[in-house]
Amino acid sequence: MAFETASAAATLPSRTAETAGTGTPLVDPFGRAITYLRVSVTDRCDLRCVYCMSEHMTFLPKADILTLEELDRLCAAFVARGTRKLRITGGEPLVRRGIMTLFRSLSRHIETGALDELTVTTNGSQLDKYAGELAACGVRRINVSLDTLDPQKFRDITRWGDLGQVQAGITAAQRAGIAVKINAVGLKGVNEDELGDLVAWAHGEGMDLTIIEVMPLGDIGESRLDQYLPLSMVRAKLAERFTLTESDYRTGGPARYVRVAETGGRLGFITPLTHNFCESCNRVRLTCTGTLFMCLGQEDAADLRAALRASPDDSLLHATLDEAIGRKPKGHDFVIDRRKQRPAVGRHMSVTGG
Ligand SMILES: Nc1nc2c(ncn2[C@@H]2O[C@H](COP(=O)(O)OP(=O)(O)OP(=O)(O)O)[C@@H](O)[C@H]2O)c(=O)[nH]1
Ligand SMILES: C[S@@+](CC[C@H](N)C(=O)[O-])C[C@H]1O[C@@H](n2cnc3c(N)ncnc32)[C@H](O)[C@@H]1O
Ligand code: SF4
Ligand code: SF4
Repeated sequence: MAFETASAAATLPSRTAETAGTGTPLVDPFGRAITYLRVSVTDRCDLRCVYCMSEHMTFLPKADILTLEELDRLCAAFVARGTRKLRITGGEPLVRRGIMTLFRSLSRHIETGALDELTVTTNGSQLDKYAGELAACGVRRINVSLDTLDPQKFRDITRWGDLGQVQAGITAAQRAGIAVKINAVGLKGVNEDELGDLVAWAHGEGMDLTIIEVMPLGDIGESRLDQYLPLSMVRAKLAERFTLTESDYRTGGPARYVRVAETGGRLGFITPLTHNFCESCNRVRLTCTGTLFMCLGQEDAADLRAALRASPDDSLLHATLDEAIGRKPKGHDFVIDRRKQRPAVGRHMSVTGG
């Protein structure tokens, strides 16, 4: 496997290797087992969705980005501690150079049965190119973000995206035998009248659909209140068109699903604001610089890059991980309020990959 070479160290964490718990499951102070790792392999993206980024984004310095080999080693350390689900995200993960080398390497954890799921969340722009390779790496199910079926609206939301390209990517993934779930952010006055049509379309194409409440991460140059659509309202409106019945389908992610009688398909709601799901949290997030965020909605983080680069041995890394998981907070403090000028969390969604 041809990986790039790792480079040098940074400040070391304070704990010593004696506390390292290789093989021990990661359990947070609230008794939640951490079995789901989301890895943002780049904060860069070929789109600029209005709810995610500002048009003129400053990205992380390239010099700070972990090599693919380092990301692979970090993922392996999590797998050794009980991670069963690994999601590659970004920015746009499929624009990172050499990304298939990482997928090919990670697929060993699927082959050995150490991982239940290796998956990706993508905007779909590169999927027609990579669908076959992803399938060959054991990726069985992916999430594609798509908020509208109107090409002009799609361009407006993403600032310059090509809807046809994403649809071609979805088709390529399905042909490769990968199940696709569509993620749509509910946006006030933008796609709120189209969500019923998105349900009908996704289910007609054999895909699940999840609708997401906009979250206040990062300064995007406009008020979140102008975008925010409570999903309780969306659900009530969809219930006028469809018969929705509760479903106990779960993926290990935060969506709660209903079955749509008219289409036979599944519809998920991700409602961090109107119906917080933190109590059952099972996940942490690793960025492309090796920073571990214990919660999407909080700033506290641990520097795994320093521990990684300190030694080829992983004991300091595991000690740092134990310490970090020991600080995992109970939940987020998201508020969407016009009086709040600054978002509760300064980093953009693209840093942690949602
Ligand atoms: N607040 C909050 N939002 C989350 C969390 N995990 C995922 N999301 C949001 O849910 C949306 C969809 O996430 P995905 O990348 O599709 O991942 P997932 O929901 O775990 O996917 P599935 O495996 O299909 O359930 C994104 O906008 C994420 O930001 C979480 O732990 N907390
Ligand atoms: C940050 S993107 C990264 C992966 C990839 N670029 C994509 O768009 O699927 C992951 C998910 O976060 C969602 N997202 C981005 N910003 C958001 C926000 N402020 N609130 C809620 N969801 C958001 C996107 O719609 C997408 O489904
Ligand atoms: S949501 Fe995904 S595709 Fe859109 S700007 Fe953010 S990272 Fe890029
Ligand atoms: S907001 Fe934080 S605690 Fe709540 S589900 Fe997401 S990551 Fe877990």
